[in-house]
Amino acid sequence: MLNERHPIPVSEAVQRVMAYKKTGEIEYVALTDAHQRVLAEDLLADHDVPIFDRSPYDGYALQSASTKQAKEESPVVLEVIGHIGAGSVHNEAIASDQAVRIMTGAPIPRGADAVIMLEDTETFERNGKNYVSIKKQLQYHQNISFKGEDVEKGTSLVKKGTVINPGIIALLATFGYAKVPVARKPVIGVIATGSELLEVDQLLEPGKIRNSNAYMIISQIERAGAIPKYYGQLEDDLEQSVQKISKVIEEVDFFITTGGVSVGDFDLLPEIYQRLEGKVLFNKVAMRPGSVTTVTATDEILLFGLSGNPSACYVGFELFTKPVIDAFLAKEVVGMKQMQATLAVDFPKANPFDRFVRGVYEIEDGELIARPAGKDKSNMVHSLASANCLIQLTGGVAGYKQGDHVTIHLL
Ligand SMILES: Nc1nc2c(c(=O)[nH]1)N[C@H]1C(S)=C(S)[C@@H](COP(=O)(O)OP(=O)(O)OC[C@H]3O[C@@H](n4cnc5c(N)ncnc54)[C@H](O)[C@@H]3O)O[C@H]1N2
Ligand code: MOO
Ligand SMILES: [Mg+2]
Repeated sequence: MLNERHPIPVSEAVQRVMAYKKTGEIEYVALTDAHQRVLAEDLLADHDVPIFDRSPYDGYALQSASTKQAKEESPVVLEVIGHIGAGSVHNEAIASDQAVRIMTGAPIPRGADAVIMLEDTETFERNGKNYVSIKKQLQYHQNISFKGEDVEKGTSLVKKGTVINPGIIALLATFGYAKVPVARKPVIGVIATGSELLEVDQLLEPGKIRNSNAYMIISQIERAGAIPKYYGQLEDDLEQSVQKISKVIEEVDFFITTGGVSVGDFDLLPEIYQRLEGKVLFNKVAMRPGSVTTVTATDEILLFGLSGNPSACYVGFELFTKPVIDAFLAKEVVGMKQMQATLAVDFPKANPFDRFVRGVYEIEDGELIARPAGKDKSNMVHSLASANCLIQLTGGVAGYKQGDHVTIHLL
């Protein structure tokens, strides 16, 4: 089915897709399931941390003034009136000639204003009483971990939209979040189209290839923090495809097909979109690979028609589907993270379209360097395996030289 196509800039295509973004609901998950989920409410400190003044060392809590005369040759001797580990409290106030043996994490007893480390003391017993001998002076408030010195009550700790990492898990536990409010993960349906496709467990036969796109996209969906729902493969058969796709799109938040979006006789997606009465947001983007990426909106759902060519499929997902997933999760950062890097090689050929080269970035001599991950044709799959970024070569520029600064999109 031949139809006329007008390429639009990548940024315009992203905007058209994002006009249909929607945000998912909040759900509550157990703290042990919250890692890598997106926090759906701001995390506020409802108490100080630490919640009491505590000892940062194993040693003795005492009044610093009582060590004023302490010297190497004439130690000060204090009576040890208690012994507490973390988790215990010494309730009696201590006087100027007294000390409490205290362990790291235990609350400072009333009356004490400093802690001396165990290594700086000697202990002895006389007439059934314990004493500590101190040879050095302590300052007022020396060696105390103060209430609220880590986190003050009322502090905003983590903004909603942040991906939960192990450090955030520690904060959530500190503030008693047995259940954590997170954004619901969108469910993304996936179908691979093409009569040439074999499933992964099938033997190769003439003219056929194994379906790699579906599995690649499923893992891209997972990497983006969403839930893939795989509906298998479809032959290039219009009626069968319309029937299947119109049914399964009701079960998911977004839908991805791979293949069949170009102008070949068996590229059926354009006709399928017509049959579904969808509004085609674009069917040509001024980019390589993935120029034929097509996105269509029906009344209910966005349909991502990604190219059949593996690298075009991969890039189409990262540029257009990932931002919609990020928005659904109400992430603070939407789309791939961008950085500036220095090109390690020349790209002498001018290109009318923006190119997104599968690349590898690394730091060399303190500089962020990007080079191609391998062969870069859009029908190739090998270089995807080692790519950790897409190197953007803006279209309309008369080639790039080694040392030029470019934008890279992190994968
Ligand atoms: N006359 C033109 N021909 C082509 C154009 C064009 O503008 N005019 N565009 C080219 C570009 S650019 C691309 S990209 C591809 C897009 O093709 P489709 O999206 O229609 O995809 P298919 O035709 O179904 O397949 C293309 C290619 O990819 C292989 N494939 C398909 N599905 C999978 C899969 N699940 N796993 C692995 N490989 C897959 C398929 O066998 C084909 O080799 O069109 C160009 N042609
Ligand atoms: O534009 Mo195609 O997507 O080069 O492979
Ligand atoms: Mg085709």
